[in-house]
Amino acid sequence: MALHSSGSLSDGEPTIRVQKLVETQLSEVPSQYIQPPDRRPSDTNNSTDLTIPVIDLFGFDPAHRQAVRAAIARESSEWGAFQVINHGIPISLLNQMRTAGLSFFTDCPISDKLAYACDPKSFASEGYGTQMLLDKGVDSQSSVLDWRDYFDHHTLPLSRRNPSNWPHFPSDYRELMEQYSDCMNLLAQRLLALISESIGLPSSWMEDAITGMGAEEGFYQNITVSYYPPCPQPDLTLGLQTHSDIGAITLLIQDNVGGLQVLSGQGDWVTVQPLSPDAIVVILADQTEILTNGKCKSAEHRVITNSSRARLSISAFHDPPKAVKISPAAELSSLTTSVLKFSYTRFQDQFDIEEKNKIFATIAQYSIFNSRFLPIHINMLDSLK
Ligand SMILES: O=C(O)CCC(=O)C(=O)O
Ligand SMILES: [Fe+2]
Repeated sequence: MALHSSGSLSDGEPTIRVQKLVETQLSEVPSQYIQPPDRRPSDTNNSTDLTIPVIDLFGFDPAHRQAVRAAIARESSEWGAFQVINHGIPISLLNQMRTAGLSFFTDCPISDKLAYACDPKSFASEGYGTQMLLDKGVDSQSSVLDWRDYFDHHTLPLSRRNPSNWPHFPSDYRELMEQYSDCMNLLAQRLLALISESIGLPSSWMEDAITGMGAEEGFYQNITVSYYPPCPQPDLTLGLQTHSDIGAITLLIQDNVGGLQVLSGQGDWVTVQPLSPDAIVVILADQTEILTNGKCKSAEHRVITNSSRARLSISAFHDPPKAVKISPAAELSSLTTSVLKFSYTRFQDQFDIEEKNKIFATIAQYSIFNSRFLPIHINMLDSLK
């Protein structure tokens, strides 16, 4: 069941934006946004003592490379998520992106925003939306809605990039997004080189494996600007439900509100503290866990809401092109165990929602049904360990 634009329940897709709902000054959230008890922030373990690690990249200075590699190796296996500083991306660009993203949500009339509405029926459609594709076949518990609106941009490869699909407001939005996309792409490449080295593989190994050796295309990159309006009942809701990212590596910036949480190895939810305006959050994703045969962890994360302040984040997802076959580095089987933990998957198949039952039956050992796009999270990686 989903919210209709009228706000009533229907079998249609949720088209009402959370920001619009909040404007009605509601004191209780509609039932579709209420999480089942075991998923509510108030009923899960929250740790106030832990923080996710911060890694100084020293501007990729070769003199510090060995120490940086060691830190990356440790935190990739322990957390699968960390913040980086001194990463080489100008802080002015990060600030301009936050300002432009926020301006679209707060200064643009709803009618202008709706001109960019994504198609809720089409998978990973570009544009302004509120709920990434809902699977009608799942149980009602799983179809709880996120307290979030977003704008998703198809940014790379260049053949997918069409800035005229992006907001025209503020006036520098499109140009900034192109610049930001290129900078994030470069940072993803540089981080993957460090990750490769940190597990004893040649620098280019991860990037080659993700993009398909020699492929001209490079990463599939999507950039999502997420806007989480204040919520009257933060204990009952989630801005974004628990999930791991489906691709290889996610680079994220946030404002100073806070709300992103990462699940620790001990099962506690740990808030990613807004550190400084130039910190970038690195979240390792499912394909990286597979490629490294489990040496790097795909971090489970979620977003909690609060009652007083809207929150903005910008995620740059770097995924394999659809036809690339992902399998663990053979070299790693001797380094870790005598057997590989995972066999292979083709990234393309994970997108084939209609066919998911067939996929689960035919892709040996590993498949994922990921809540970045779907409302429930079944992390097959966990069940295979
Ligand atoms: O808003 C955030 O901090 C997290 C966003 C996220 O996890 C996602 O879009 O996959
Ligand atoms: Fe995510």
